Amino acid sequence: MTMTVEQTYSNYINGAWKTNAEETKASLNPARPREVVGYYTMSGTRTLDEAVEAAASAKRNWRKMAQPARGDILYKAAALLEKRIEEIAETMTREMGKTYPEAKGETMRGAQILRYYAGEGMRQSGDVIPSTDKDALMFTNRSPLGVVGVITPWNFPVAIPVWKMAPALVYGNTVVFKPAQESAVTAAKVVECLAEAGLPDGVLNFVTGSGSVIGRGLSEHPDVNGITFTGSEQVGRGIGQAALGRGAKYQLEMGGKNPVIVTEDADLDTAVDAVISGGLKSTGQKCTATSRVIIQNGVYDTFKEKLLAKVRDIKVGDGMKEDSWMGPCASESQFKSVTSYIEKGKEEGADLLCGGETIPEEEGYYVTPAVFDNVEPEMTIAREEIFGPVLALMRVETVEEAIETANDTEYGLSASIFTTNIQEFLSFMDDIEAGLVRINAESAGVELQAPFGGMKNSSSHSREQGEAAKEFFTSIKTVLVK
Ligand SMILES: NC(=O)C1=CN([C@@H]2O[C@H](COP(=O)(O)OP(=O)(O)OC[C@H]3O[C@@H](n4cnc5c(N)ncnc54)[C@H](OP(=O)(O)O)[C@@H]3O)[C@@H](O)[C@H]2O)C=CC1
Ligand SMILES: O=C(O)CCC(=O)C(=O)O
Repeated sequence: MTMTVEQTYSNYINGAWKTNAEETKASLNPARPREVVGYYTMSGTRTLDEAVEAAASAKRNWRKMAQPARGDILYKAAALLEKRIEEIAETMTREMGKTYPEAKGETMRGAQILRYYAGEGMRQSGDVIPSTDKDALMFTNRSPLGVVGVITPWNFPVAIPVWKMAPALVYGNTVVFKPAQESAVTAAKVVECLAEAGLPDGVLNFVTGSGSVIGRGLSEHPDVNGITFTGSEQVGRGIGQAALGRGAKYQLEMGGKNPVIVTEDADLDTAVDAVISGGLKSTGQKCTATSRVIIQNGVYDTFKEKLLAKVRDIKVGDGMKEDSWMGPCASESQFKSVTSYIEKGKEEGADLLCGGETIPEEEGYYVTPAVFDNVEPEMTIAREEIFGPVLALMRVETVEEAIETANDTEYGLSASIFTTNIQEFLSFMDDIEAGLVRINAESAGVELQAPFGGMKNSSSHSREQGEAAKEFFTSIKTVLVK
């Protein structure tokens, strides 16, 4: 039984769902590409202007509201999201393909993120700092940025928008949210929960449409004071430049080419399970997904055999089916991109040990998990973010060489090592160029209360989530009273 009713979503502006005067587009199920999940609006810049204007008009009153009162609204939104967990998770699975248990887990995580930031409403917002003047009191306080533009991808359609919007809102900003087209219907349901929780008119505005019109328009809009983005590096750079050019604050979370090192001191069974989970859950479509597996020579063949035995058993299918472990790629363009990387891997001389099989596109954008052997550092599949179920195995002699190979990338989001040797763990922690450093744990999966972000080209050197969110979504005022 499906709970997702095929509905048309318009934009949510100034506290109302607009009647649709603009063209709509169907959001399709990647498991059955002819099946429509719902419709969303292809908005134009006039609609965007209306949304930004609503957010700008609402920002003073929202900023003036007591922070705990803003937090209370987020608590209500968490309860509403949780109440609709099954329906929203099903929409997510049908819209972008991840399995239903993963979609449910993500929706639950959305509720937990909302509660975490709701709690922020009651936490301190500044510090008292000793002044050199004995008669003065000096302290910091925080102000919201104003209007924040939120531009999100399709791979975490609930968690990413929520981990950007919840802190933006609780710290007193108003929001214009532009979701990815591939997950616009799921995003609309998240907005419904926030709206129903009682946000005043104009505090949250939702505008769907293409990235090149609405996303770009948001990043260039003179009345948008901050932009937070997750997605591809190329788009992120453009957004960063547009924001910098007009003096707006920005934060970018972009790609990864995340390595996992397996040393001769590793527990191989644990490492195999972590590589499978980190590399192939969500069909490898996570910026933290394991992409390169760098293995010390002494355990290379044993690790490879153990990995292959389990990868060959993975059941690929419609994410709504109970026995599917991995769903399809999220869209036709992801499917085409992943399959072309697999072809490139073969052309450049890597050995495809298993997977990479497809079925006719009209029957679903399925690709079975692919494992490549003998991958060399200069090959395309060792360098570019694939964002699909593809693992590249690379052989090294020493742990030093493993760390050097792991760092041989323009990205630096997440990196893991599997070892029981404390010296290896210490060298890895010190020398690895990554924002998320994981020891005996998979590369993917982030905790909502911890800072998240990468080094090098993975991020704009900022962090989001946890305490770090406050740094982005507020400005510090240093106050001296005498
Ligand atoms: N770091 C991550 O978590 C993610 C990384 N990626 C990487 O990006 C690749 C392509 O995925 P894709 O979905 O196209 O990612 P994009 O970076 O194109 O999309 C992310 C968001 O940005 C919007 N956008 C697109 N163009 C612009 C623009 N010019 N200005 C402002 N916003 C814009 C998109 O809108 P629209 O709805 O039109 O797409 C979407 O909302 C993936 O294969 C993967 O490698 C993708 C998603 C997440
Ligand atoms: O690994 C995770 O849970 C989050 C990954 C992520 O943020 C992303 O893929 O965009």
